[in-house]
Amino acid sequence: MAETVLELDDLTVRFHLRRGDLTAVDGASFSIERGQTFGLVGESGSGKSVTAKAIMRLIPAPPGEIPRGRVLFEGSNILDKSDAEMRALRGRRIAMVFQEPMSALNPVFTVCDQISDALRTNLGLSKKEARERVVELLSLVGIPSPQKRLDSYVHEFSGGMRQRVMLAMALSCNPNFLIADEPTTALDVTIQATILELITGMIERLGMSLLFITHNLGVVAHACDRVGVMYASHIVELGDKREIFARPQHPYTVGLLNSIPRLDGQAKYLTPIAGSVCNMMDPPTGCKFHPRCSHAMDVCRREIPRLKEIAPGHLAACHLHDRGTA
Ligand SMILES: Nc1ncnc2c1ncn2[C@@H]1O[C@H](COP(=O)(O)OP(=O)(O)OP(=O)(O)O)[C@@H](O)[C@H]1O
Ligand code: NI
Repeated sequence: MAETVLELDDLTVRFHLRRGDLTAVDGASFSIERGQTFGLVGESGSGKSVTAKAIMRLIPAPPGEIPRGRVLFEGSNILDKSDAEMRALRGRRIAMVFQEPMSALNPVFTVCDQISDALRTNLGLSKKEARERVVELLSLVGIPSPQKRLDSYVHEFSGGMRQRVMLAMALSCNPNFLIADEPTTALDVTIQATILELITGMIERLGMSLLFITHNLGVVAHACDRVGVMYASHIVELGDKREIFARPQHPYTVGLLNSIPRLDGQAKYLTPIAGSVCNMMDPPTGCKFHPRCSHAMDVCRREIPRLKEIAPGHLAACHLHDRGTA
């Protein structure tokens, strides 16, 4: 039987702001098996990064609060752990590649210093051993002539190379779970593809699990086993990648699929989803997607649809399925 590495159960994250309360993640539940790549997809502001930060226990409180839910990592709830237990887990068991490499890399340290710092504290390596391990890691992530780049500063690297440095740092202490939060948005498409291939290749070789966060469903097409689609703080669809692509069940997923730019060079019209993401400070009643949905019914304005199983392992939160109208 597959072994569950991470299980989110009704995870809810709220921010108490001066302007009012904002629920960034509302009742998210999904799980990731060992060796699996899970793609979390959704437009900007849907709650993807907040989900990732909650897993890493990096939600600032205040203003953040986790009023409900559990984050089970290898069977124990991360939300119950002490700060010391979390420090031992972060980096060593779970690591994260952040959306913005420059926010996680320190400009005043050389690449070798940044990466060896973690190696020396977490794994107790000597300065010399750490340096050797950094060379290994840099070559693992495909940085050419790592010996020569070791004493460079981060600003001397291009965007794509910075991502590789981030990845080397994330992998330095052999975590078995990696979260990659849109490691690709700021980069051009070819670099995106290469980095993603690099990550997934490594995941497979090292037997790790991956939570990959992106707003491009097309990126997920190549890399992920399972996909979760997030819209305005809710997981609206969940299923195996093939199912999601072949038989999308939520109108939002259908919209995302229609707006994927084609990479095969064929001229195709892209159909962006009409309207824009709701204001999270004042979200619509009922299904958060109803103002943009061409199938919206009365019930969609009144009731929040629950995730329910439509086919084995394939879940969607849409009232069309309650009425047997889909
Ligand atoms: N520290 C914070 N304080 C207040 N609000 C926050 C904080 N972090 C996130 N939010 C809010 O939570 C919501 C979800 O944000 P999140 O960063 O998870 O979106 P996302 O899906 O990752 O989007 P993107 O694709 O742009 O990265 C947004 O409305 C955001 O403004
Ligand atoms: Ni984000």
